[in-house]
Amino acid sequence: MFVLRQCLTLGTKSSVRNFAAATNLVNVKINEDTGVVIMELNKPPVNSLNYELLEAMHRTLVKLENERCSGMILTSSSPNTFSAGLDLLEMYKPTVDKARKFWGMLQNTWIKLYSAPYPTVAAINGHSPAGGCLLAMSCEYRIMVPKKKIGLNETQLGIVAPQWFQDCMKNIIGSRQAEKALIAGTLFSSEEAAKIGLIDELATDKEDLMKKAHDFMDEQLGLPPLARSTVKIGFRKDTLNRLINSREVDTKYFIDFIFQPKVQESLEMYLQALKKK
Ligand SMILES: CCCCCCCCCC/C=C/CC(=O)SCCNC(=O)CCNC(=O)[C@H](O)C(C)(C)COP(=O)(O)OP(=O)(O)OC[C@H]1O[C@@H](n2cnc3c(N)ncnc32)[C@H](O)[C@@H]1OP(=O)(O)O
Repeated sequence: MFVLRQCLTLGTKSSVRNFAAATNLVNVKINEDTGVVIMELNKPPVNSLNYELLEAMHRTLVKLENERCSGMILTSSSPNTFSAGLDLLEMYKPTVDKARKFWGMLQNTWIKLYSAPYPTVAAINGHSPAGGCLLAMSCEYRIMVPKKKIGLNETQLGIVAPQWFQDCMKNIIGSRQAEKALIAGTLFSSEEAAKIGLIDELATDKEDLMKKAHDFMDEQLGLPPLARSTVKIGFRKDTLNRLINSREVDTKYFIDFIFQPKVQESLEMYLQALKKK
């Protein structure tokens, strides 16, 4: 039976209340029989990743690991968008302190998600540009509904996908395809993404998406968990360590980059264009 809880707890009823009071940016459903969790991003309209949403995700991921959840399906409550990527307002005219805090939380969240010992599936129920694509790529398996867009489109916006975003893509579709996609800032249709292996499976609709995500999870739950997670971390450790060992440098790149007047101009124009749509 599924029990809906906001911002996860596997603990007592009173701690459920505490977490629910803290945020409703992330809905968490736990299958109490299997220990599989559905984490649903819930920041309308497009799940743009601001500090608060990242913090809610990070807190949930820490809890999942501590409570030894058996698997996690990441999806969103939005009808059209998985995640619109980083919240552009976090990068538009912030203070240095705010930008630093934001970037640190993005790094924390990515490290937790990418290194999660339990199986992770992205059930991509809508568009997934830039940071949204990063979230999906950080899961082990990706299933997507038809006719939506996914990719690292940063170049198109006059910004640059950080090295660890690029590494994630390279690890999935290979160096040549990733280089082409990153230089061009390609947003792939779901169907194109399936062809190049950026996503693993296409679903017909949200119901089929969740069914396929559970099927994948069932397969993974049949494997010895320690062997499974050891192989996973073996594959991911170089990519993880590359960021872990250079977090400060990475943050400095981010800060130096976004405070350039030209970058701020591009962000302003892009934000205006989005509003005018
Ligand atoms: C050595 C060099 C080192 C470099 C160092 C690093 C440099 C910096 C790295 C920065 C990395 C950034 C990664 C990112 O994730 S950037 C974000 C990129 N995201 C996008 O391009 C997506 C933009 N959004 C869309 O394309 C569409 O919104 C959508 C997701 C396709 C959904 O379309 P839909 O029609 O349903 O919705 P609307 O477009 O009408 O949007 C609804 C409202 O939401 C606002 N919105 C949308 N996206 C964002 C966003 N990412 N941030 C903030 N706000 C967003 C939009 O303006 C609408 O607002 P309104 O209702 O007030 O009009």
